[in-house]
Amino acid sequence: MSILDQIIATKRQEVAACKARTTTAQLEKQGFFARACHSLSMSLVQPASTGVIAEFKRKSPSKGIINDRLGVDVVTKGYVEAGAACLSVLTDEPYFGGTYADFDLARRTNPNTPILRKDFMIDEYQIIEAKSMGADVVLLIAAALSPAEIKTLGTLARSLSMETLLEVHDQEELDRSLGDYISVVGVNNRNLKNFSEQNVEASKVLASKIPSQFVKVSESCISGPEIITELKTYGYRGFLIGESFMKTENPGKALSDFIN
Ligand SMILES: O=P(O)(O)OC[C@@H](O)[C@@H](O)c1c[nH]c2ccccc12
Repeated sequence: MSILDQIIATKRQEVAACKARTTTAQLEKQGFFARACHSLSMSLVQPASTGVIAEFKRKSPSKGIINDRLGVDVVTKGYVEAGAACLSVLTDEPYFGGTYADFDLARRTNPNTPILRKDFMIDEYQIIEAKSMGADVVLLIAAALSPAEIKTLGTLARSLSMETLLEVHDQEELDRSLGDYISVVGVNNRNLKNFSEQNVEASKVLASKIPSQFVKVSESCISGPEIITELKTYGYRGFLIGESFMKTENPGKALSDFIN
């Protein structure tokens, strides 16, 4: 079983437990469900945008603990002050150490910045949950979903005025997953089936295959500012970065050093 298969199996159990605790009717009455969303795609195409989607990530299956010392409020505030175009906050606890409380604190600390709910979305329940948490964007991972599932989840997210970030790693995933329910296309440089890659080759290979109406985001393994400069020449407008910032004592300053 690949790591991704294990994560998805755990996620199915977790979603079943959440459904048993809170109904979607309850979710729709609570939290930020009625809140208007911020647009990731609009934020990325602003001429002055840094394009950086800055992630709060405590640990990962491939790297183990990255940073378990800093709080989500301090880190995300630092990211926004340094010019992040969007925040990404993990809500998967078993594999990435993220929590719903992290997302809530990030939302309350940064009311004016788009936030991506970073999790493995496999069920419509999680889309409704994301909206009630105050998410602006949800992640749809092609490696974990069929085309029909992407359509169902994407259409529901868009009907709730959220945007969708489709994550692909190769051309086959891209070709089978696009649709008008996708807002932004992200190329994950890391292969989620084995967490192997350490470079941004996948983004370079796929750049010209992504139809021009989609804003392009490069995800993972962005280790220095020179990589952003290079990816911009391939047409990328967004850069999803976690570890390079989180491994430092001051992630906001690390972001600032990347873009200045
Ligand atoms: O820490 P990095 O290499 O900068 O990567 C950030 C982000 O792209 C990565 O955390 C990620 C991309 N897709 C995901 C899907 C689930 C969990 C995590 C991810």
